[in-house]
Amino acid sequence: MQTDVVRIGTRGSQLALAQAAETRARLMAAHDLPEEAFEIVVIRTSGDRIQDRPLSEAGGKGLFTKEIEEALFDGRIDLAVHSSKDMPTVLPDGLEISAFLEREDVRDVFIGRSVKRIRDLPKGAKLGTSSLRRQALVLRMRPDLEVGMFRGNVQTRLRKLENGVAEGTLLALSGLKRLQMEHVATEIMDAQEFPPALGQGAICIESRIGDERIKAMLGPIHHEPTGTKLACERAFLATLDGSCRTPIAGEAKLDDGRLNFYGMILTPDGREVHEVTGDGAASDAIAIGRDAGARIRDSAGPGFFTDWV
Ligand SMILES: NCc1[nH]cc(CCC(=O)O)c1CC(=O)O
Repeated sequence: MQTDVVRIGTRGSQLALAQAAETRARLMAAHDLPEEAFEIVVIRTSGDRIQDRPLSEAGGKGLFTKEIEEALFDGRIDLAVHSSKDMPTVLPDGLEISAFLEREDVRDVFIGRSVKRIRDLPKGAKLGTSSLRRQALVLRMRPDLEVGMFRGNVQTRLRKLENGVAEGTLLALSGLKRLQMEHVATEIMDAQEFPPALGQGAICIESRIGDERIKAMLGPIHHEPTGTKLACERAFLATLDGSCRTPIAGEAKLDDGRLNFYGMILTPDGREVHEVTGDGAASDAIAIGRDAGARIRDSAGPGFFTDWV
């Protein structure tokens, strides 16, 4: 019987563990299975090990997925739970994203130490983030702020704030909600002014292509509208690929079978901003994302991706 246990691979951060537990709970409910039918296997990734520099410098995407994908290939795990935001647009041959769970709130939040809102920060105040997108968006609003590197899990970051290492930081509301910590947010950022990372708020599940047992398990927990939005967002990203040091933001929304996409690229100082919109039938999600990617590339011009990297 032991061999029937479904092994769920995940990183070991509290957020990752919460996401794995949520996936397990959905699988248990969908298939009327007990907790013992699943085993959560924690895998340490390079992204967890490297704490001293921005991930964009350490090689960017893939740092949170490589070791987990090796475990999928080895058969040590049967499925892997990821934050879609951390997933590269191209997966290794033999693996696929086989399900998306329903997307959480996509917005970012500000956590201020002594003020609640970014606009109330004193001139020149220090803000901690290691996300190039958040850096660019915040400098676009407040060019006077000093943005410094801030890595580590939510608890570490909050401790750094308490110790006065920075006056504030930015995090995904989805992650805080999954940790039942949304009360620490002091300002919820407007998704138009401060667009999220592509894929933010959506948990995805990766598995081996051709593993029919796992595919059948995941079918009932897949959330189709999230899958459609993410297909568009990932197509947009893939079109801009090769530029993982570019701040990129945006979101696909669904409204009655119509898909609306909004995308933005910025220079890291937030001074140059290019925007794009696209819309069409939900069934054309990938084409809408690709087309938006091609148009924003054109409007930014060939120098945009190379001038400041
Ligand atoms: N890079 C870390 C990471 N990957 C996904 C999330 C948020 C959770 C989500 O997107 O659902 C976070 C933390 C954060 O940005 O606050």
